[in-house]
Amino acid sequence: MNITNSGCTRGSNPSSLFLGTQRPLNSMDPDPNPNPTNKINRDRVRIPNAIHHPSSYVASFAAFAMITRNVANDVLTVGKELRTLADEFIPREYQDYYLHEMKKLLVNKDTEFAIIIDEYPPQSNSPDQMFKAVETYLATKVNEPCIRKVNVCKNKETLAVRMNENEEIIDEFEGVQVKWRLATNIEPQSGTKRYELTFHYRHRFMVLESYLPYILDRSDEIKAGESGLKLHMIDNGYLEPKTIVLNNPMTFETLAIEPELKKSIIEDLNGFQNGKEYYRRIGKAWKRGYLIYGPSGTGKSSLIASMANHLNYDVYDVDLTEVDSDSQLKSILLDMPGKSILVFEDFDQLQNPIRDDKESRKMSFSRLLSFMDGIWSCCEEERIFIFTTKCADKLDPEVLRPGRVDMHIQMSYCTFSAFKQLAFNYLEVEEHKLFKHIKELLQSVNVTPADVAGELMKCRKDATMSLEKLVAYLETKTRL
Ligand SMILES: Nc1ncnc2c1ncn2[C@@H]1O[C@H](COP(=O)(O)OP(=O)(O)OP(=O)(O)O)[C@@H](O)[C@H]1O
Repeated sequence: MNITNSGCTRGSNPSSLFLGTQRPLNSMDPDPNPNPTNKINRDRVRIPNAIHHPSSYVASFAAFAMITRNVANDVLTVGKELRTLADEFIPREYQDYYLHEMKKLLVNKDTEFAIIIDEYPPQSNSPDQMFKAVETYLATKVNEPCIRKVNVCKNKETLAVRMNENEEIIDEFEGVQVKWRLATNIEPQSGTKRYELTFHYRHRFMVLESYLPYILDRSDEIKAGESGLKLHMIDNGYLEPKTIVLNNPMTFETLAIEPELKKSIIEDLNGFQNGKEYYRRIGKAWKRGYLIYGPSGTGKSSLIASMANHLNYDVYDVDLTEVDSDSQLKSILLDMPGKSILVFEDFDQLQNPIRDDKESRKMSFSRLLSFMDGIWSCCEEERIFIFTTKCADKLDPEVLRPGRVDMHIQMSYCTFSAFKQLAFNYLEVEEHKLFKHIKELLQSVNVTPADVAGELMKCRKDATMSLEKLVAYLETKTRL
């Protein structure tokens, strides 16, 4: 069965009902090879994807569902409404053909429906809202680690876990089974992605009216951090009751650092997380401190996000310049729940507070640590604290002694293995003829992973061109 979309434009809202086709669009010839003996017929409806706001989407689904319901009501009589619909959308010369095929579709109880959701709506450069919602929703359904891939370059706002092409996921909603398949789109934007949702035709109302709106709501919930991590801020010296979701999709899988360093950090975190009994036995508070140091752009914040995602802990960002008194700090520390990461960024700024009347009330770093030493035992358990700095050499070693700060992590300029991870993240390439030259260049210049990531993002659809740009950038650096 083929229904074409030619003539399906109506006023200023041409996409309120857009019937797709398995044959090229605008081809209005009747199917030369109809196959009436096929048990399963498949029909495809393209979701109206020029609409971006979720609520408009729901409205659009509702409108679409109403039209579909009207069509279905007419199955028995094949009457007025179907004819009206055809009058409105289909050029006169093709109406009989359309009505004939529509009738066949609606009475055939074995018909399968496929709804197509494209990554990019026609003539648009912004990803489709529904597509993003589906991606977020399906991420929670993909359990196999081997098909999990986190794409950091595409969209930093969401945890974009992708299925492999042609992979299928069966989902169940209100007792109805539906099937999702990821395909590559050939139109409207070649090479972009599309999801195909297939289900039995008798479930079309449930899918349009309940299942798809449910996915929109569900993806909002997922993004709002129902199970996600939160970033808590300190305002005026007190913990803000409101939190923002930590939408940093960085994980150890995508973090570009030396593999041995990565391994040792993960082992340390796992040891801490599973160490409840151990800490109890030795009579110490269940806490661990990390110092992360390195130049700007080497990935200190990315490492913190990876740690938070790995442990599934919320992050508390503590700006000590906002803390004016010991009692304020005490209440902040006591208010923070267990399973949390406290981050003191650029803490070296606190080393030598300026001694005027106002500043002298601010916390100095060593005072902070002594203060924390005394308060830990009354705090919630299972907490990590992280100090970051761009220059660790200025710090007093006494302040950073083991027991206070257990692990020192140096974030370095981009090495070749870090580059390979970035090339995989951003371009999905594991090997390339330019890699050898890039390796040599990286040995002679200091560039941060952030610099390399910035270059790789410039031309992400063409790996060779992107790597050539990186080579040119590195060569310029070597001449400086
Ligand atoms: N090691 C890394 N692995 C993967 N991506 C990285 C890495 N380092 C930097 N990036 C990329 O560069 C961006 C900036 O890095 P990030 O903010 O983590 O660096 P930073 O060391 O915390 O910088 P600053 O000291 O200025 O806060 C990140 O969002 C990420 O996209």
